[in-house]
Amino acid sequence: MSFLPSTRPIWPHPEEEGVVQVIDQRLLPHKVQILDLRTVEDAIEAIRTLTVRGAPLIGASAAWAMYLAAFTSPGGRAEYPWMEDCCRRIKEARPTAVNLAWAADRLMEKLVGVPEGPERIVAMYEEAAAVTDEEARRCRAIGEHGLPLIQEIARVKNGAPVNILTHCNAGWLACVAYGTATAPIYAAHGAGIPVHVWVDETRPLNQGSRLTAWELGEAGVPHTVIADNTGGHLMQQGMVDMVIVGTDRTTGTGDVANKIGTYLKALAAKDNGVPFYVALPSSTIDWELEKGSDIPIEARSPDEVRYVHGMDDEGRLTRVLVPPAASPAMDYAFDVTPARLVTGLITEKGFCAASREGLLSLFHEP
Ligand SMILES: CSC[C@@H](O)[C@@H](O)C(=O)COP(=O)(O)O
Repeated sequence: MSFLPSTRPIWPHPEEEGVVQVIDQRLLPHKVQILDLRTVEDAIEAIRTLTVRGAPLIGASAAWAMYLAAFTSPGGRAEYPWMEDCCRRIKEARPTAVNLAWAADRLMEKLVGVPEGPERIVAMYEEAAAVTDEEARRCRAIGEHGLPLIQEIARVKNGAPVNILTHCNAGWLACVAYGTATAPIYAAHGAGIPVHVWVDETRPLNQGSRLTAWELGEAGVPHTVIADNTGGHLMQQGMVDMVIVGTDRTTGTGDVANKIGTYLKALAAKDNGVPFYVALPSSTIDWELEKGSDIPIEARSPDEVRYVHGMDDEGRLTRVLVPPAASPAMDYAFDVTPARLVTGLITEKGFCAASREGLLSLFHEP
């Protein structure tokens, strides 16, 4: 995977303590802009506005937000009441990706036994760096475990490209490094297997056409951007060999919440006998939930549906209103795909069935 960018979407400022830097994903692919986060509010705002997004990166951002909480705490003491309040506010930034609470709680637990003061700031820094590095390693392992699934199809196709459909952006921008859904794709491409990716544009915020297409293009992976409703037709025509998507929360029973529209792709895949895989790090598993219908689904501003953002011919970032100004709109950000529609889960520990038994064959329930 040597062709992948060494840049990560989040990192501590190399020269200034108490500053975390992120790539502003709202402006990609038209503009690469780096933002400095200095306070917990900065970090919460970055998560809320999708400046940083994607489940594993939301978790890493929550971890760095806890470091900023400690650094900016009164007297630099990182006392419990202050840290607890910051942790609660960070966890409220977005509801669906479980990584947010997982990471914030992990850093809160790290405070136990560390004396108030500078040592707590150091502890928060080290734990945030650990969360970030671990997600990168998990994604790399997901790539290794997903590679055989692509290799098997490539063998049958005898040199013809393997057509993989993906939805939203579950690439390195969303995951610190490699991505979840894209990790097996990068691994296959790196191994010389011909792959071609159908990239769902992923309305309303176009994480597919803006971010996944940009990532794949930078890595030299052949791809084609398609309108969200095209996948079913392509599957009927035999033009999709497999679907790989990410997930923001996976129940202990294997139901998966992912970007709105994922469920429809899973239904179309089932109807056409196309394997539908979900790639995830263990930080995305919510062992406490039995049913996907219990996953909180984020509702965002209707303006995200009403306006389309892009770059005009003069290179200016702009937005245009599409529906009649008076028409109401609704913006659910995620949907749930039941485990019965999922061919299997690709995790950092290996491949398994989308079920409690499957997950327990790889992981211990915490
Ligand atoms: C990166 S793993 C899967 C998901 O986080 C991804 O597919 C997704 O739905 C991201 O949604 P977003 O609203 O952009 O945070």
